[in-house]
Amino acid sequence: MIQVENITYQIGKKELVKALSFEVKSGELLAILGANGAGKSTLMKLLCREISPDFGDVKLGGISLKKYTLPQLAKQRAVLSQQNTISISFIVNELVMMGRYPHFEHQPGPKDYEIVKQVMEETGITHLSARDYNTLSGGEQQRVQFSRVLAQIYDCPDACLFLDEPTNGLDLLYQQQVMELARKLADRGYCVICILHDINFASRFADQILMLKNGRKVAIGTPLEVINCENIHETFSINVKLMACEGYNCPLVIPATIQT
Ligand SMILES: Nc1ncnc2c1ncn2[C@@H]1O[C@H](COP(=O)(O)OP(=O)(O)OP(=O)(O)O)[C@@H](O)[C@H]1O
Repeated sequence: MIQVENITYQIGKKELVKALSFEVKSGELLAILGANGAGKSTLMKLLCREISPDFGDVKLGGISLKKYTLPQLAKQRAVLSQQNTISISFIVNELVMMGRYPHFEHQPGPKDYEIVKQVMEETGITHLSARDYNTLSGGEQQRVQFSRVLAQIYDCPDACLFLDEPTNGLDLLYQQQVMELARKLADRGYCVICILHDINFASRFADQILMLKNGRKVAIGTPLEVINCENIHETFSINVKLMACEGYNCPLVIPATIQT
């Protein structure tokens, strides 16, 4: 479980994240929505301790992030960030094995090899295992990075998984598969926090949605509670139409006119 207690983060006089409080329980998927520059990635960096808040605190399993050593943190949370460029050449299964580095000293053990194999099966990249990472397409690289991150916490089922735009560069089928996998991981007990640009994906897969604007909270709640024309207009400065769709428990969002 992750608890965010009144955090503020500023650079100079600019507040990138302002007075945010919320909680995500184990087994829940939180989607973070907001316009470009709203502060989503900054918030995610605060949640995984890449940076520290100027005010307030973030707790993981009831303990302040500040108290974790780096090896402890590496077993409790894994992060899929947006930039995944690698300058050195790596074979795909070596790269996925990097996710296991926090779990062994010198050489991977049988359990690490087994986890890498299972993760690659689960993410559907087994056929890429012997390929050079740098020769893969952008979408294939994204799925390999997702596998590395999943390998890191595969045997820590109450850990946190942070995904910064995990569907970036993926075709429709793989977007759906990544979101189904994120949902499955939450159902297994992980606490999953995911930055998304697609409101309909957020509604479909998240337990809670946090809508951000200029680092501040516009709304947080279940998709049914927060997905409405007013909140979307405030968050994205765009008018939308909501449409009921059979099989969906939340209306589909369709852009209408751009606010000038
Ligand atoms: N190190 C920094 N110095 C100055 N400004 C920064 C710094 N890091 C981020 N910002 C600014 O903070 C704001 C929030 O950035 P952030 O990357 O968190 O936005 P975001 O919501 O993730 O955007 P996007 O959807 O475009 O990825 C932006 O205006 C950005 O330019």
